[in-house]
Amino acid sequence: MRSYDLIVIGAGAGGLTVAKGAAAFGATVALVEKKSHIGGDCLHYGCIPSKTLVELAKKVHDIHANAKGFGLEAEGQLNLSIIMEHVQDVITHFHTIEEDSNLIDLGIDLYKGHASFVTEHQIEIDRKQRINGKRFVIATGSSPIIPDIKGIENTPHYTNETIYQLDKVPNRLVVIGGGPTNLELGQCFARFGSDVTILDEAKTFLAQQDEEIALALRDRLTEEMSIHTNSLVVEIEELDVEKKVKFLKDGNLETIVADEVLVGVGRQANTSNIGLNEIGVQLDNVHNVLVNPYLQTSKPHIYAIGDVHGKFCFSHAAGVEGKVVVQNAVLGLKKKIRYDNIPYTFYTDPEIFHIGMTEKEAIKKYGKHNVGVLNVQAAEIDRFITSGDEKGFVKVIISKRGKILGAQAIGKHADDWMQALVFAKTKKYRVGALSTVVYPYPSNTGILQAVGDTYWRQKFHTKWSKWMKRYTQIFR
Ligand SMILES: Cc1cc2nc3c(=O)[nH]c(=O)nc-3n(C[C@H](O)[C@H](O)[C@H](O)COP(=O)(O)OP(=O)(O)OC[C@H]3O[C@@H](n4cnc5c(N)ncnc54)[C@H](O)[C@@H]3O)c2cc1C
Ligand SMILES: NC(=O)c1ccc[n+]([C@@H]2O[C@H](COP(=O)([O-])OP(=O)(O)OC[C@H]3O[C@@H](n4cnc5c(N)ncnc54)[C@H](O)[C@@H]3O)[C@@H](O)[C@H]2O)c1
Repeated sequence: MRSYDLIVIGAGAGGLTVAKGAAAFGATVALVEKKSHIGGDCLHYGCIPSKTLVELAKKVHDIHANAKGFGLEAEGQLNLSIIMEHVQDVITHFHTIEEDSNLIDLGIDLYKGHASFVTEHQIEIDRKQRINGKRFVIATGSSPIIPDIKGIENTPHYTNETIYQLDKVPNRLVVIGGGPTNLELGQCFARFGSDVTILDEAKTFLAQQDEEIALALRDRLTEEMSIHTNSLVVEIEELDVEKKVKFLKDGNLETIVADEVLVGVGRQANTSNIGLNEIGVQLDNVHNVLVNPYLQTSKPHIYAIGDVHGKFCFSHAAGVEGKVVVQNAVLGLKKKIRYDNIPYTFYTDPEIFHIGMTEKEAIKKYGKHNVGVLNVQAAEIDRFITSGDEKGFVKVIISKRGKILGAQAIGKHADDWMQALVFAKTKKYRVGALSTVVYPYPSNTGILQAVGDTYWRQKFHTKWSKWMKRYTQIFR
């Protein structure tokens, strides 16, 4: 029976990073993937297809939104099959880069089949083959939750995994769940021509986000689709080809008719049927793997990364966690994972960007008097005006001494123009440093220069104004 220094279960964003990193340091590595393809959710049902669809939907939207203004006519029926073929082409493109043979070339033994633990140091693949490992990484990801709604099992519906099978734009699309998955996908279909209604049971729209950002996004998205919060779907029923969706809105029963239904109410960690209970790896009350800051499970030689522990469900977070685990499990270091410098973006149009603490979280932790907020509107920045994207803003949350505690932004391509702040925060530069670098003119990133300038201006006008005046007078 083969024995390895490290056995990685799941060849997605997290698992691939660990396997490659560990092999590069000379460890003997087995990577086990149950699907015929490697790449995980991000490549097949998550980031890649959804961001491709987002970009295609933007193009369609821009044609419709702008044609008339230039005296042009945009006519014809959108062919969804062409769009979906393009999405598949992009997935295939990444497949050719991330081939099985590349892993084998790196010295990784790739096993295809469902892995489950037999003992603390042994796994079984498809109940046929067994391999032993000194250490393990569980990187099995997550799956869409199918909510317990009356009639759902008998009513055809789509999830983020199956939506790409649609070949016709539905006239009416009801979307259950108003998280990032469905906001991105829902907006795409609105742009392809569907009448989209989003139903979310939560009272607050995107409750984890900064209130002003969430409100601004909701206002913008409402221009393209209907969004109902506090709306609990209680029944779905198929009548001929239509679907009747019944929901309780503010306590009243309402009904909406749809041609298609998209469900996206959150993620369930892939922790069942892999023998975790049997070997004593502890899960929390929603079946996520419990990990410590070193990403060790309750069995210290077994690590878990990515969606399977549910702490920070993003591809790049799974990647960073993978690097931490390589250092701990392969090099024997004691590295802790930190999430406060990991940004993320929801790729709606406009995008929203997030890093670190929100204003509310910072005030809760440090008290109102110890927290400052620097606000800059996109409308103050020349480039946003020239491109007609001035409806956006940035909020940077700082300590009294200018330490960057967090930042949130809304605006077109926020993901790109906020990167200088990610660097500054990660490298522990204070917010004033943002105005000490030169940005090309006119760039959207200039908004961060304005953040830095605002900080200094406030300092000169309040705290230091008396001293500055005196200095300037003496110097004259
Ligand atoms: C619609 C959508 C859009 C998203 N967009 C973004 C985005 O834009 N940016 C971003 O950063 N994140 C995005 N995410 C989140 C991102 O996809 C996940 O956080 C990321 O894929 C998690 O990586 P992972 O390695 O934990 O799991 P995965 O990438 O899902 O990999 C898990 C792998 O384990 C395999 N596996 C499971 N069980 C077993 C077993 N028993 N034996 C062997 N193999 C097994 C699976 O087949 C899979 O290949 C999105 C998610 C969704 C749903
Ligand atoms: N751009 C990105 O990086 C991106 C995009 C999509 C997803 N993701 C990742 O995937 C994770 C999951 O996102 P998601 O949107 O699938 O889930 P989510 O948990 O973020 O949102 C689910 C939403 O569904 C609602 N809901 C739950 N049960 C419901 C019910 N029965 N009826 C109506 N509404 C219900 C919840 O109130 C919530 O608003 C995210 O947290 C993020 O980490 C990232």
